[in-house]
Amino acid sequence: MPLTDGYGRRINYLRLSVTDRCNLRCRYCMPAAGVAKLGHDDILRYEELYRIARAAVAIGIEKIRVTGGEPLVRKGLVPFLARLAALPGLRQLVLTTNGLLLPELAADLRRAGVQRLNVSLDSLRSATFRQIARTGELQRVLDGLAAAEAAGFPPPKINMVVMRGINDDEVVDFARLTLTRPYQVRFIEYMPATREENWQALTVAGREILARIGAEFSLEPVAKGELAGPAEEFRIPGAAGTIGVISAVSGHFCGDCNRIRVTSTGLAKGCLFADDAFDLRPFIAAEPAVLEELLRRLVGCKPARHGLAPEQAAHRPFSMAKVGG
Ligand SMILES: Nc1nc2c(ncn2[C@@H]2O[C@H](COP(=O)(O)OP(=O)(O)OP(=O)(O)O)[C@@H](O)[C@H]2O)c(=O)[nH]1
Ligand SMILES: C[S@@+](CC[C@H](N)C(=O)[O-])C[C@H]1O[C@@H](n2cnc3c(N)ncnc32)[C@H](O)[C@@H]1O
Ligand code: SF4
Ligand code: SF4
Repeated sequence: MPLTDGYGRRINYLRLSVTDRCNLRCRYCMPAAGVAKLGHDDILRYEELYRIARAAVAIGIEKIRVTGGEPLVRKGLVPFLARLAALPGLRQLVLTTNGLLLPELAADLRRAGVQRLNVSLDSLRSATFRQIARTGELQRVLDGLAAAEAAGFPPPKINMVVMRGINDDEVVDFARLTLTRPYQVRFIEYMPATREENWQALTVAGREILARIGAEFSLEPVAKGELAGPAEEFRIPGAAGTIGVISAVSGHFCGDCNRIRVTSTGLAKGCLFADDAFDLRPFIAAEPAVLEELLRRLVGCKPARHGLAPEQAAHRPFSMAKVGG
């Protein structure tokens, strides 16, 4: 039976975070000093993450997105992914990464059964890339995209968090990429997860992003896939790729929300911006039915929407790296 929440929304997507660590320090995601490091005992073992994933699939989850922090920095990830890929009933295993380690890992990820990659890339200029990520090399991400293609992955979705005065002048350049590359380039409204001072000045509304691209190119709407995420999709006629807009703050898409989250410490969240979470850890060793029931309850308690509004943010500040984005 399909899994539905209290608002009749079909819930079929789990975002599973395998680590809070990262090899970048993106300014929209964490403070310059990074997030307080958790000890190895705080992070769930792979066997524990597997049990949670299995319970989720047993109650009706069909798509798992592995995320982080940076998922590729966790040792032993590839065999874990291969186990997830083999879960009966799971239709899609996908992963979100900053791309830095794809040159080494893309082929192994593909062999393990990962079906698709989303790669975060906020600038096509080295200096701006550094300004946002605070460390790392743009060229590594570009090499990572090439490695993913060579490994046989379908064209990735490219996630660009648009920030006014920082990289918003690259929106048209990113859209232009889709003319020749089969990527789905997604423009994401900057979300005030950390409640950075004056965050409203950074967020560029999805409407404005589309208007800027629309001043240069015409855009036609594209129908969304069945297990699709939150992006509204378009294509420049004749282009190889497509354009997506994730209006996380303004035209929120919560009415179509299809997901739950579990963090690398075993906290299950019904909403990205929910302050409360269920701690699954004490129940992981119990009968599978116990975890299944807890996850069903989490789905039953999902809020209708986040509490963000253009003029205010009501949540406690958090790092996306700790929750998985
Ligand atoms: N507000 C909000 N933002 C989300 C949610 N899910 C993902 N995002 C944001 O959307 C952006 C892209 O996330 P991805 O990890 O690529 O996942 P996705 O958009 O669900 O991916 P697809 O399933 O491939 O469409 C990130 O900035 C996420 O933080 C959500 O449920 N609510
Ligand atoms: C938390 S990251 C984890 C996966 C991986 N490290 C990466 O960056 O792709 C998941 C997604 O969240 C996005 N994200 C993080 N903080 C954000 C913010 N404040 N607003 C919008 N998107 C954000 C990132 O750009 C990335 O696409
Ligand atoms: S957005 Fe991803 S790559 Fe950037 S700091 Fe957060 S977890 Fe790391
Ligand atoms: S903000 Fe919360 S309710 Fe809205 S789409 Fe994201 S997880 Fe779902």
